[in-house]
Amino acid sequence: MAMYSRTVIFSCFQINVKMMKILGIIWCTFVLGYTVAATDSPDNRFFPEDFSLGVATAAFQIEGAWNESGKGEQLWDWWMHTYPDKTLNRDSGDVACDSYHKWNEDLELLKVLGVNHYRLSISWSRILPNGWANINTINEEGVKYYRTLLEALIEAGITPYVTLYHWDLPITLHQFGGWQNPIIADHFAAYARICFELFGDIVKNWITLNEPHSYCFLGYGTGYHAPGYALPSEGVYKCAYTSVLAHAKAWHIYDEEFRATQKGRVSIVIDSPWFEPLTDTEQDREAVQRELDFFFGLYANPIYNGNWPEQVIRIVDARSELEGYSYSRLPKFTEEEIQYIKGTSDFFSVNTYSAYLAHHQHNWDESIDPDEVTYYADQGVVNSVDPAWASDVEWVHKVPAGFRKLLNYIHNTFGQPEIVVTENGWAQNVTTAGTADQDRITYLSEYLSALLEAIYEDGVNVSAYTVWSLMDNLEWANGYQQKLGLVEVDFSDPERTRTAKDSYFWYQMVTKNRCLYSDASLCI
Ligand SMILES: CCCCCCCCCCCCC/C=C/[C@@H](O)[C@@H](N)CO[C@@H]1O[C@H](CO)[C@H](O)[C@H](O)[C@H]1O
Repeated sequence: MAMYSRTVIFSCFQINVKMMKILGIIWCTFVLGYTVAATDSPDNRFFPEDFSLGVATAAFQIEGAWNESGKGEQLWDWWMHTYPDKTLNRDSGDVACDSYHKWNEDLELLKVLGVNHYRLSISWSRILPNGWANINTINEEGVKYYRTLLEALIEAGITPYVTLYHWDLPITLHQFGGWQNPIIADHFAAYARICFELFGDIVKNWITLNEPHSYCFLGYGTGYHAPGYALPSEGVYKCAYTSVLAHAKAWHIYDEEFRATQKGRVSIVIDSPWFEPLTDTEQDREAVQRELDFFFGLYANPIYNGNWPEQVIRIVDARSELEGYSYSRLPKFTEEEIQYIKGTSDFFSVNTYSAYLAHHQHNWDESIDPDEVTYYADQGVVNSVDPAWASDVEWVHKVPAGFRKLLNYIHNTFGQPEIVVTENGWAQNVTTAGTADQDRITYLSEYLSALLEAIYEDGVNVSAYTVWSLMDNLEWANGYQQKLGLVEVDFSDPERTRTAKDSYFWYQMVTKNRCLYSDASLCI
């Protein structure tokens, strides 16, 4: 039955969406009975009535059309064209899922999936081809593309969550030093204002930046991502400083110029795994807190509590002095900036996929190794994973209990905010991926169970959950070699044919039943 449903799915899209829904229901009845039995006792409670279930994508990862319709070049276009060997299989985003041309097919997928919201991003250089808001004209074709898509989503009853920056910095701004240069914060704020003006009448949920930890650490710390800068001693901190400031400026613009009329809200996506102590010792428990502060707190603390986490300041200042620096490697916010940044988020957006074990690094607090002047060495933590945690790619391990702990940590550390899970999902290696993706169903089911426990047992205010991703797409430096979609995309096919996976039908059942059981009468 599952095979039959999948084979016919895309011709059905063109003809009869209702028929698709019926096929999905048949699939759920005959296949999910088995599926649910195969997962580990999912929570049988209904999601709260106004809880929102969605899926996410990002512009560069799906759109393609990299130089069409007036779009300017951005950082990742340049990176993949200039250093093709830095990406697995020398893949690029030139075509990706071709969603720039096939957006209406994606919309049908969303409608049939039955999601409440869709998280997408706007490509900065599609709106402002040269990045600069003050000397550049707006690219009307780019505006039309997003306007059409956003209006169609609203028309379909799907709430858009719009990210303004998902790592695709206009190349002109990269040439100014990118996120190393605090002036980028002003450029971002100007771009954000334009987007609020252009789309704020229909977009009510804005995300300023996606995962500053990822693009700061990978782009300016290790150099594994664009722009490839290995500046581990200061690059991450400078990038974090500019990013937090950029977010705050955009939030204030919205707050002062748009909130009263548009009545929307603005947040920033912060990503973090959960960390478990390797051993039950005080040293390893402290290592966990240090890693959370350096990973998560670096971005969340200035926005929710004011300033960098206290121990980040203390450690980096002290180590910089011992290392012979005449200044601290950690840029400082002025008192005025601390007050300006604090409180600039209307809800807490978090991306999380995995957990790691944390172990105190031997001698970290007693010795300084001049060859190890890095953001990582500042933390003094050695990470590992529990071999019992299921995994198909090195960075994702199935640890649903860690997800529940992370939600509780946010609740307790950042003032019990409303939490929107803006990304969560299961990554498969291309060699093991396919449309029969029971592993993904198991992962999602267990993570959603953990989320329900956080809501009902722990009293955490989680209002939405978002699967990454609607469909397989360009996974940054991993090219098309890692698959996270509910829908498979054939990247060897010029048509980029989309085929629903088993997980797509499973999630369709969840959005319909609003619980994790195919037989909703079992839910309470
Ligand atoms: C064997 C020992 C292993 C030890 C490893 C230790 C590493 C510890 C440090 C943790 C690093 C975690 C990195 C995770 C980052 C993710 O939050 C991030 N990559 C997710 O980004 C989103 O990913 C999506 C799927 O890949 C998608 O690409 C999206 O655009 C991103 O926002």
